[in-house]
Amino acid sequence: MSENALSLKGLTKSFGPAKIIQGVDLDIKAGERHAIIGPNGAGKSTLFNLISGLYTPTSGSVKLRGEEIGGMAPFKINRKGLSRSFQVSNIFANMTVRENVRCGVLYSMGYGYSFLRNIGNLKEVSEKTAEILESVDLIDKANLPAVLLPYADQRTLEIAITIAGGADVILLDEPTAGMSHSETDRAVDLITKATEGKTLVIVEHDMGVVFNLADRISVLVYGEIIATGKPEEVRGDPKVREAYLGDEADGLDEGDAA
Ligand SMILES: Nc1ncnc2c1ncn2[C@@H]1O[C@H](COP(=O)(O)OP(=O)(O)OP(=O)(O)O)[C@@H](O)[C@H]1O
Repeated sequence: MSENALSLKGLTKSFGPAKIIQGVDLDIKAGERHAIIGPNGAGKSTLFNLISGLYTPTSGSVKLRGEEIGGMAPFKINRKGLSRSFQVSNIFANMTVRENVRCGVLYSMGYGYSFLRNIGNLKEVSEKTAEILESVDLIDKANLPAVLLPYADQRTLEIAITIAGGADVILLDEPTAGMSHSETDRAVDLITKATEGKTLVIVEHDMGVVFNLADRISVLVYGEIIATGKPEEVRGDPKVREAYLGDEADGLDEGDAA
C-alpha cells in the first residue's frame, strides 16, 4: 500500500506540437489538502483531465494509491475512488437537490443509474443523502428543483455530488469561481467539513481560499511544477513571486488576512 493517494511521475501531455504538461512529478499524501495554483493557461485543468482520465498522458504515469490509472476510462477511475467536479456545473437541472445527491450516493453503493428500481425506500441511501445535504448546508433546499438554486448553491451542489459518490480522493476545479466573498467563505467551510478524512486536490485562483484550505500547494507554470510546499514556503519562494506578476503576486499575500 502506498501512503500517497496520488503519484504523478514524468507526466507529459502534448496537443500536436504544443507541450502543455511538460514532465510533472508530484506526490499527494493520503488525507492531505493540496492546492494547484498557477497563471491562466499554465495547464491546471489539463492536469486534472489527465488524473481523472479525460485525457490520456502522452508519457509518464499517474498512480492512485500505487495503482497505475493513466489513460484509464474516467468511470473506471471513479470506481477506484477518485471523483472530480467541473468548472461548469454538472447537475441535473430538473431534478431536485435531494435527487441529484441521491444519484451520487446510489452510484457509490453500486446501484448505477438504475432509475427503474424502487429506490425511495432504501433507508441507507436516504440516510447517506441526508447526511451529505446536511454537511453542505443544503438540507433546507433539498426539495427544490436544482435549476432554481442560486448560482453559489448550484456550485455547492456540484461539490456535494462529487463527494456523494463515496470517493476518498476528491478533485475540485475552481469550486468558488464566480462566488461573492461571503459565499466563498461559506464554501470553504463546507469543503473543509465535507472532505474531512479524504484527500483533496483543488485548482483555485482565489489565493484566500488556497491559503485557508491547503496543507500544501504546488505551483504550475507553463506545464511544469516550479514549487511544492507548505503555504508559507510557497508564498515566500522568489520563483513563485516572479511567476505571478502584478496583482496576482499581491494575491499571494491574501492569506495573511485570514
Ligand atoms: N484539448 C486541447 N487541445 C489543444 N490545446 C489545449 C487543449 N486543452 C487545453 N489546451 C491548451 O493547453 C493550455 C493549458 O490549458 P488549461 O486549461 O489546462 O490551463 P489552466 O491552467 O487550467 O488555465 P485557467 O487557469 O485559465 O483555467 C492552454 O493553452 C490551452 O489552450
